[in-house]
Amino acid sequence: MTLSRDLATAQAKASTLIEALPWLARFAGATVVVKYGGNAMVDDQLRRAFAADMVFLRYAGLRPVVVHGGGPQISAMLGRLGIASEFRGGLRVTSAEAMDVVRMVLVGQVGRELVGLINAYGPFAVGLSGEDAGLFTAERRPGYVDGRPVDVGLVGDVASVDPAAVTDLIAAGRIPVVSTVAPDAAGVLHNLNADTAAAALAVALDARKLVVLTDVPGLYADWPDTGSLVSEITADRLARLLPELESGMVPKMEACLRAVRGGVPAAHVVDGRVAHSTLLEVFTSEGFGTMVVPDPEGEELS
Ligand SMILES: Nc1ncnc2c1ncn2[C@@H]1O[C@H](COP(=O)(O)OP(=O)(O)O)[C@@H](O)[C@H]1O
Ligand SMILES: CC(=O)N[C@@H](CCC(=O)OP(=O)(O)O)C(=O)O
Repeated sequence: MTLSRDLATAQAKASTLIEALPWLARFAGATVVVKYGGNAMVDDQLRRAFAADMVFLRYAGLRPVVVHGGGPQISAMLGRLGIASEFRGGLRVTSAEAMDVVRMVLVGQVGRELVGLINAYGPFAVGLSGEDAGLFTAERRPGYVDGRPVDVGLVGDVASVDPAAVTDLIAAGRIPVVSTVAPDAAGVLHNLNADTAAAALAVALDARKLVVLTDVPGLYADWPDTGSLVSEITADRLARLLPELESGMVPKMEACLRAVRGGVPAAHVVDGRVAHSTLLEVFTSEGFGTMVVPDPEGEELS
């Protein structure tokens, strides 16, 4: 009795492993950019599971690149320091004083912690920011509220990407962990939305996938109606939906659109509150979260 139950358990484990086989074959050697949102980092267990997933991808022969956020962590630090902070059109209004805190929290705190969690498995992760080796240059961008541009201070869009520092690390078998602050052409540091930066990097790296981890199961066409979860959407349809979206979903879905229009075969928004969500997305056949794909005449679907 015990023996057959053990056997059944062993066979279930084997079939879980074997289910991953076609995906392992398909993604061997593929660069996957994973954007880890600050809202999906709230729990210690989840952060550890995320780090394990990145190392798993690496051992499975993929090339994971982490781009992390940290919005809630920045807000908490600004609050502790008594610096006012607000969002407009999904972007943080960033004064020079707030910019110091954004850099300190993203580069010095959130990035360092992720590097440490990944390196618990071996010497894989190396942290860098948009300032390192000209990875990103920024250009000032406005926020959009009700279709009208509003000043959000030292907030940047990605003006250019030089991915050499990242490709060097990948070639050395490392896992780059990217914090999204970057200088403009004059050297003035800007705050990049992490979704925006992840998309630009995915395009520059010719990545096979962009996976965006957040704190909802995916994109809701009619937020907050939970019956309106979108499992797959084409770039054109998403472009038409964008003006109706609000808050954090705007930069996130703009980023997915930018990635697929820039040649990335698929961009996924998945629930980072589910442990091992990246592995589930990459290695199983179940639809997980929202997948943005090119328009039908576009490139091959992932
Ligand atoms: N249409 C929508 N579908 C899903 N989430 C939405 C939508 N509109 C607004 N949201 C909000 O966007 C949030 C995710 O964005 P954000 O808070 O910036 O997350 P992250 O830190 O992961 O980047 C969700 O928690 C949800 O409250
Ligand atoms: C311009 C802008 O809004 N920058 C973001 C950067 C961090 C980020 O994007 O973090 P999440 O992915 O956790 O939202 C901010 O200051 O919060």
